[in-house]
Amino acid sequence: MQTVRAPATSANLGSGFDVFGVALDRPTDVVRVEKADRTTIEMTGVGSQYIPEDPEKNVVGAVAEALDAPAHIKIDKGVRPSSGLGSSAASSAGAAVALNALYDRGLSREELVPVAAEGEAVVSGEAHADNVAPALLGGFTVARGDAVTAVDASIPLVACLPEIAVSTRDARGVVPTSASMEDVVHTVGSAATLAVGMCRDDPELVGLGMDERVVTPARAELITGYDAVREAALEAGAAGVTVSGAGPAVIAPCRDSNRRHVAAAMVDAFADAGVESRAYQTRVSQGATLY
Ligand SMILES: Nc1ncnc2c1ncn2[C@@H]1O[C@H](COP(=O)(O)OP(=O)(O)O)[C@@H](O)[C@H]1O
Ligand SMILES: N[C@@H](CCOP(=O)(O)O)C(=O)O
Repeated sequence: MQTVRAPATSANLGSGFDVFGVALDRPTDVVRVEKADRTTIEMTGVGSQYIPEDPEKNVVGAVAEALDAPAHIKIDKGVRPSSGLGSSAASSAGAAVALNALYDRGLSREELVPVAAEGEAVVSGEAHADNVAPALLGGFTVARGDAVTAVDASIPLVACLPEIAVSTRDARGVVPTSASMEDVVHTVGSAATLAVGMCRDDPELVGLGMDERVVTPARAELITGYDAVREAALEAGAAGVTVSGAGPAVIAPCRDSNRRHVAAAMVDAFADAGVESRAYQTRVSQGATLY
């Protein structure tokens, strides 16, 4: 048997749509695998009642198939599905690491990225790697085509998850198909600023570099109370605010000393908009870990 704790992740970070991602130290999924003649799946935990156990429909079924590693797979969900916190990626990455160890496949974390991305294709229709890369490698990751780059980082942030479900597939449907040159230049400037901020462990630069004018405003429309939550987080000392992944979670990097205050402000602003939410006081952290 092998057991892996796999982290939530936040993709895009505003300016890095489909490219940037970070691993978070909470929440996490726990994935346990045992060898079997055919793959079976057992789900428990947050939102598990909404996740199919059929290996054709659960992301870990595709991962087991890609590794030719049939197993009984038990997943205890800590990352709520359709959260914008890489719920499906946490399971995919956790299963990839666990099955690679169980069957002694000897693949590196980098080699497991396309394997875990097969799981993402099951739910979003595309094998995008911006969540599975940080879930496997930890820190801040840049997924560009087949190439993935990672740097360690330790930025404090708040991830506030409202009681709204936004499926990644639906949120991909609202992404504009074109952008002006002015917006492209702005996005490149933000993305570069954010990357420098990650390398320097500087939350102010990371927050500044999240600013983006094409995808984020379209996605924010799907999140009741987003503008008020953004304002409240900035007033409470956040260095920046953006939609986490495809939403509905909203993330805000900040100094350690401000994190509690920012978390309370975001939850209160969602409540004022009539939406219950939960704030995770978290930080950029390591990837999936074998027990
Ligand atoms: N092991 C799994 N963990 C989470 N979601 C899964 C899993 N397998 C299949 N799914 C499906 O994936 C969808 C959630 O994925 P996604 O929309 O990408 O959420 P998130 O934004 O949290 O990553 C749900 O429809 C869920 O039923
Ligand atoms: N780049 C993807 C990321 C989706 O992340 P998730 O956590 O919402 O699954 C997108 O923005 O569609």
